[in-house]
Amino acid sequence: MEKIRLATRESALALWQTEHVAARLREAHPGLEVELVPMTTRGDQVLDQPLAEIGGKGLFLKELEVAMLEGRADAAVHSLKDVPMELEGPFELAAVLERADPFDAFVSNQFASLEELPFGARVGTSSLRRQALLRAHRPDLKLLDLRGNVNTRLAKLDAGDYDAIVLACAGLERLGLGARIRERLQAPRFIPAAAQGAVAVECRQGDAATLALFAPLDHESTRLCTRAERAMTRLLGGSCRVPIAAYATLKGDRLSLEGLVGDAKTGQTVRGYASGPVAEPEKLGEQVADMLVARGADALLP
Ligand SMILES: NCc1[nH]cc(CCC(=O)O)c1CC(=O)O
Repeated sequence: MEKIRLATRESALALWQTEHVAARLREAHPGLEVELVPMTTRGDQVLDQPLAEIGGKGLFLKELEVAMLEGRADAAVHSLKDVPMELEGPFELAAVLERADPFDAFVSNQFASLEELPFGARVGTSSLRRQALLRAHRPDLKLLDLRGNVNTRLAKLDAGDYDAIVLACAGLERLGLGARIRERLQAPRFIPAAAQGAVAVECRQGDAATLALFAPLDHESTRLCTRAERAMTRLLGGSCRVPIAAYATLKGDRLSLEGLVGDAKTGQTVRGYASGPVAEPEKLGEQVADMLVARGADALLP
């Protein structure tokens, strides 16, 4: 293959991530021509309705997948967090790149940490997981919706619509906005969404030439951790309708996984933790999912 076309969304973050993949590809295959094919998805256009109601996270993939099926692109670059737990149709993940900071960021112009927020402060996030975790730690906060890309969210904070907002550290850092992070909300207190901070490449299932090109970009430890996180989330019926958090780490030949199911309205949370052999990430995901259900998570699930 002399040339490869990468489908991408048009947001600044998506373009950064795709340029990053392109640079890694050129490095691995000197002489390879890499072209970006930017496109808008329905998920980018519909900003006024809850994502869960207009079709969920798959909305950010559809147009990119159609481009691959029609031969207008060979692969698509995504935040793995936005990729449905079950890829639909004839697609597979060609690579999962090394994960950046997986945690959420507390961003505010006046307050240095979640703890320092005054009683009843206004915090912006539309993520049900972030809402549930914020409620669990600070039941007094006023949680307000906040959609749009990273720069839009920061502009709304700066305009005074919120006292603080919460978004992914990885997105801020990739856009050169790491200085806006006041506090990193780390595990086990604040558990991220499955695969947060990881970039993935999707291609047509069985497309051997494309799979071979991306193989050198795959990061084994990130792939293993995100397999466990995504398996747990999938088994709990994961979608953006329910707050589900999953965070795995790898030490030596053991994978550890922390899971959480919450209620965005009440801040009630159920937690689970287990570790297992590196060879069986899906089994570990299943173990923690079972543990969460045994501890009452099913009452919070649809
Ligand atoms: N939901 C949108 C989204 N998808 C991926 C990221 C950040 C980058 C990443 O997690 O890899 C973001 C923004 C955010 O959650 O603040």
